[in-house]
Amino acid sequence: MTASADLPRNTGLHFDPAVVEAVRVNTPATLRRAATLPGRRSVKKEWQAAWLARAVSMIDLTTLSGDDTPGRVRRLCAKALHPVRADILDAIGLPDLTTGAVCVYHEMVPVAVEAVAGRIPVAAVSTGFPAGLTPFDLRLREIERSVAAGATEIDIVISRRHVLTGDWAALYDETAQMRAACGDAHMKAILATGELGTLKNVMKASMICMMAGSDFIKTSTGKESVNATLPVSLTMMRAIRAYEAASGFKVGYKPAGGVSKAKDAILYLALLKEELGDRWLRPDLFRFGASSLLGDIERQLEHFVTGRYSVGHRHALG
Ligand SMILES: O=C[C@H](O)COP(=O)(O)O
Repeated sequence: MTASADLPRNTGLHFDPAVVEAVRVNTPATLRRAATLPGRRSVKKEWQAAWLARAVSMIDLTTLSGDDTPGRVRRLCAKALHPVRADILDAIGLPDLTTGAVCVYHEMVPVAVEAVAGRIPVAAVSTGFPAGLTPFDLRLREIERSVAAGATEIDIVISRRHVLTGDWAALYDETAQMRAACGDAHMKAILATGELGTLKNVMKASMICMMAGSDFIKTSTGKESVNATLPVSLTMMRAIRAYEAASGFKVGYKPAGGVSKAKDAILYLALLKEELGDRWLRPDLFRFGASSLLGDIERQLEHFVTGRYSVGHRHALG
């Protein structure tokens, strides 16, 4: 994920409480629209494998467990570099397909960096993941240590209490300091949306994190009881659109946690295309944070090349 001519890095905006005050979310309409998403229109058959391959290229293949070992991380990295059987990749004409990145705890960064050998980025969850309740100075040091160890993407967690108490200035300051600690590494701000109470809070927190310079906004750690959902995704994508209108910067989106089926991946991509447009359908502006999605996509691609494909979605993408 590097800044390019058509994608200048988000440098943020000054804190402006008026932006937060102006946030409006029509929750019933958002829920209604999300509910209509599964089951409209058809993906054209000739496009299905291409869309699943696209989804693979945008996965942050993740292991975030207390019992992670170097061996497990090496296997994860091997899978990220060869995500689908070679004969299937040859059949769909994408022999060099990889996932977007691997995502690991700080302690596993050196192992992952060595294993991927520069072919794909290593993302680290830093800042006291998943609760983000370690001392603030240690959270900043953790970011610096992860970057020094070779992570080029840092997934930070926000302090949920700043959202729940409406302390938007504190959320802005905290996020801006984390962004500064990232240096050249790109920062994904995890909102832990399942703990923020309302879609309005999700929208406000999204705006603040983008104003503070986040390169991506991400739904969840995967450890909350509710992780990525379509209504939350709709809300965060609309925040990204509003932020682009205000600042000119395109910010990336990462749904994470519980996205494990190929048909769900298709739904997210359909929503992304409709809400933000084709430019977001690339790894520099979209990622799935997922540990098991790749397995289902691989099965569907296998069925596709053997003529037994049936992912069960009905969205038009191509
Ligand atoms: O950010 C990634 C998530 O922790 C992965 O969650 P998952 O194991 O439910 O796919």
